[in-house]
Parts: sequence; C-alpha cells; structure tokens
Amino acid sequence: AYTWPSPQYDALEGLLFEGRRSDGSSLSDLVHPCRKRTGTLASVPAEWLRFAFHDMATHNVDDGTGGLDGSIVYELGRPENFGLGFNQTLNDFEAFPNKLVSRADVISIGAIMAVATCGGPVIPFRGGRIDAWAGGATGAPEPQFDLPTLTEMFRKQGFNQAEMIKLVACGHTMGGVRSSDFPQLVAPDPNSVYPVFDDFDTTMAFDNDVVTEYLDGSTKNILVVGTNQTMNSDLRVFEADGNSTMRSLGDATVFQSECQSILARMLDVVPKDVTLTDEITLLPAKVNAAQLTFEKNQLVFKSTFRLTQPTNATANANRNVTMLWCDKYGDNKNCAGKTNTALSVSKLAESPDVSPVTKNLGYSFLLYDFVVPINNAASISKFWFKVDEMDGSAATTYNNGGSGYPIDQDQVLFVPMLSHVDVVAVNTTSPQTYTNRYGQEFTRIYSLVAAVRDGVNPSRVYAEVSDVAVKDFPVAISSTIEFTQNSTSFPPQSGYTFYTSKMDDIGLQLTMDLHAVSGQSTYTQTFVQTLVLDNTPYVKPGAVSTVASSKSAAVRLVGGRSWEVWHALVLVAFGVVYLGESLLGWAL
Ligand code: HEM
Repeated sequence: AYTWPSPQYDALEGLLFEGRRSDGSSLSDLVHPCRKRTGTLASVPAEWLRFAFHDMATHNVDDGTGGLDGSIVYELGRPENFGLGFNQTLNDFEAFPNKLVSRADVISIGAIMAVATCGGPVIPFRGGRIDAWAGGATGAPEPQFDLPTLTEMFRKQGFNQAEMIKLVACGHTMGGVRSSDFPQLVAPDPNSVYPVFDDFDTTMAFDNDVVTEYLDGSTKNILVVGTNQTMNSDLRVFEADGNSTMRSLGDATVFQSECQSILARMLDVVPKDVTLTDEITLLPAKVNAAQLTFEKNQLVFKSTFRLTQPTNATANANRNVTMLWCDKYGDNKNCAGKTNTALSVSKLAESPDVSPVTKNLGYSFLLYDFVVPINNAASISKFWFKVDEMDGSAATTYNNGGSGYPIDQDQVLFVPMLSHVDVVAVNTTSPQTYTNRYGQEFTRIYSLVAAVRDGVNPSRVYAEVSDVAVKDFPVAISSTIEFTQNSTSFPPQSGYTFYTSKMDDIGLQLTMDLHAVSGQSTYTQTFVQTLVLDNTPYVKPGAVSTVASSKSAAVRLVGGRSWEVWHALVLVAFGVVYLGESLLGWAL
C-alpha cells in the first residue's frame, strides 16, 4: 500500500493526474482538449502517440535492448523518423523530466494524455523508465516495407501479427500523413506555407472510424488506398490475417479495450535491465508540497492537501479541513499532552480539465493549503488531516495509514523564499557574459539558501543537484555543490543558521538532495524543487489552536469514567452515531 512520502510515486502521480509541474507549468494544456497546433493545425495528440511508438520501436526482444528509453531524441535525423511533428513534440516535452520522472516516462505520460483527451481509454501507467543518452538501433517501420519485413519488425518489438494489426489500427485512428514529410503521398499546397494533412480517418477522435471506414470501403487512408501501392503499408498490415482482427475491432467497445491493453503493453516495452514501478493510480487523498522552511523570518510548515472531487457531484461548501500535528520536542513531544490544529488558509477547486486522464476517470481536485507558524523549540514531528463535512456525519481522518505523515528531520531545510535565480541570455550584450558548452540560449544562475538547525554544527552542507530538462537533451546535469555559512547576508534566527551556495544551470528544472553532515549522521531533504523561489506567493500563516490530545485524554478520568467512554456517552446522549475515528485523529 502507498505511504507518504514516496517521492517517485508522488512525482509520477502528480504529472499524470495533475498534468503539470509543481510550479504550474502544464504538460496537459499542450495536448488538451484534443488540441491542434497553432499554425500547422497538426494534431498534437497524434504527434505525441507516434513519438512514443517510434521511441519504443527500437526494442529488440532477442537481446533485450532498446524500447521506450527516450533514445528517439537522438534519432530524429533518420529516414524512419521523418517529420516536423517529432521536433515539435520534443520541444513540448523538454521542460518536464527531472530526477524522478525520466524523459521516457514523460513520453509515456504524454501518449496516455493524448489518447485520453481525444476520447480514448485511460491507459494504465507504470513509471521508472530509464533514459538513454545516445541513439540506439533502428526499428521503426516505413510505408514502403513489405509485409514480411513489417511483421519481422513488430516481432522484434515483441508483438505478433494480430498485435501488429491492433497497434497500427490504434495508432492510425489519430492524425494522418503530411505533405512536408511524404510529398510522394500527399501533394503540398503551393499557396500555403503549411503542410497539407491527409487524415487516416474522418474524425480527430480516438475512435474506431479508421477500422469501420476500412471495412466498409469508404476509407481515405492514404496508406490503404494510395495509388502508389508500394506505400500501402496499412492495407498490407490490416489484411494480413484476412481482415479477421480488423473485423473484431469493428466493434467500438472492443476497439477501446483492445487499444487500452495493446498500447499499455507498447508503453511498457523497455530495455531488459529496467524494472517498471507498479501501476501509478490516482491517490484519493494526497499530501503535496509539504515543507518546513522559513518565510519572512518565520519558521513555517506548509502543505497542500489534495482531495478528489467527483465531477458529477457538487462539492460540499461547508466542509472543514483541518491539519493536525505533533510537536517534536518539549512537553508535548509526539502529542503527549496536546495536539496543534489549524484550518486551511485557502481552498482551490481545480478545473476538471487539469489532466485529461483524471477528467476521464470522472474526477477533479480540491486543494486545501496550509501554512502554519512553527515554534522552533517545539518543531513538528508529524501531521495529518481531518475532513469534517459538517453535516452530522463522523469526520474522516487521513493519517497515512495510521501513523501520520512524518517530518523525518528538521536539521537542514531549503529556504526557497531567500533563494533566487537569474535567467541570463547567452551571447547577448548583457553585462555578464555567460557561455555554455551546449549551445543553450539561456543559463540560470541560482543563489540557494539552506537553514541548519543550531546544534547540528555541520562539518559539511552540500547538495547533489540534477537537471535533465535541457533543451534537446544533450547531457544530464548532475553535480555536487557546497554550501557555506553566510551569517552576513542572512543573520541567524529562530534557532537556525543560514548557508548559501551558487550554481549555473542550463536546464529548466533543477532539483536537489540537500545534506548536512554532523559527526556520523547525515541529515537530508530529498528531491527539493527550485521551480519557485523568492517569487513564491506569500501566504500569511494561519491561526493555530491546540487541543488536548486524545491519547492522554483517553486515560484522564472524568466523573470516575475514562474520558473516552464519557465522550462516547455524551455523543450517544445527543443522538449522534459515534463511529470513532482513529485515536490520533479526533479531539474534542
Ligand atoms: C506498419 C507500421 C507503421 C507504418 C508503416 C506507419 C507509417 C506512418 C506514416 C508514413 C505516417 C505519416 C507521418 C507523417 O506524415 O509525418 C504515420 C503517422 C502516424 N502514425 Fe504510423 N505507422 C505505423 C505504425 C504505427 C503505430 C503502431 C502507431 C502507434 C501505435 C502509429 C501512430 C501514428 C500516428 C498517431 C500518426 C499520425 C501522426 C501525425 O498526424 O502527426 N503508427 N505513420
């Protein structure tokens, strides 16, 4: 079962179901709703699905090499990868990979969004693909190939004849052939700067029109009815088994479910040394952006609690969402005597369009933001949430399966609001002239601030930094940066001393694992994001109250009875059905 934190699961789940990075930059907005590109009017979802197929197509079942590994970004010059659509897709994906979400995972998520947004099935997603940093073997089919060649290519990818037919039908339900890529098939329009598209079927949607139009003879699919028979690869594939697979796909429901399973298999074709995660499913309740940090000279704890909201029902406007937490030090350590509580400082109802995948599952999100001041002498050890519909029903407690959501350390903290990034154009007349080796247009110069708790006396504060979101993916940025104490710029406060570091980065999404070494111990903040720094919108911490902890209350005697029994009796006396929350979650 899922427990928080699971950094990779959390990151993959976030991109798939929220459709965007943590700073709001949206991947799904590029493709949803079943979008056409400005200018060329190319189908973005068609381009994304073809991109995934061509990346996968280099797999070789005989030796286990190749597969969905992002190698396609180095293979775009090959005849088998003709097409402007590929370059635009590469551009679409550039900003999204990071240390936990590989480029190949982004390509898979992109294909899943593409199918979902055009009315196709929700393809199950597993993550953990590992990126290649060089081109691999060839393997993507071309329309002039004969049937034995095509059949052998699909066998090498791991698919038999019927599966080949399904894959081609499920792929060629979107998009078409364009004059710029195949002028021998589609005549260009001399009066237009844009290519002419010859669509595979009459709809842009992910439906079985490509099949039914083929079966009833009305198809205009140029790879079926083109006058140049050498190029009729769809015809050769579709009739390879006497049309029996195509006839089965003539049923719309069968088409959707066959495409769901064959495309899931296609996306899971990876080199043999890669182990994929279990399926990444939508978390009904999720903790996002939990962070202990400093904001405006105040130690704060922030988090966003995300609940799913069925799109066919109205959200309860009276609902109260409370965050509860325990001190880490002092008299009330681990909620010995009291529990801290705060209501959310803001609530946001997300558009159902947040990700086409979530939308197709019938959900959108409600986000409850919490920012609370933390007294450094007490700190925080764990937190959890209580959702009260305020309708007389028992409140629901979300506590990470019973133990609460842990704050595993408060010794070293990243401080986004004191950190800063300058984006410097390369080769301009800007006062600072930066050059980088990879022909990138921009360099980001980061000034990063960490806070170290007094008493740690670190022998070293450093971060392992990573950025793979680099234009055209020439390299992965991966290095170690040292932090030095900087009490001049940032005087110590609230029991913490500040450390700073600088680094240049040519990528778009720097992340770090921040460490403080103290004797035999190393304290770590894992997968710290730097997408929002001193431009973080400031939200004033909410009011905190404290209540007697249920654990201690349970042994307190009231009128000879244990408090807990008394509490239950009172509720029964008022006619309330007492369902009993978990011990941690309730308080009078
Ligand atoms: C026999 C195997 C295949 C051949 C010979 C083939 C060939 C082609 C050709 C020539 C195009 C036109 C590309 C352009 O004009 O830029 C195309 C487009 C496309 N192919 Fe395939 N394909 C095959 C299999 C597949 C499979 C298995 C999938 C996915 C599951 C797929 C997905 C697509 C998509 C979505 C497009 C439309 C792209 C767009 O409109 O931008 N193809 N294919």
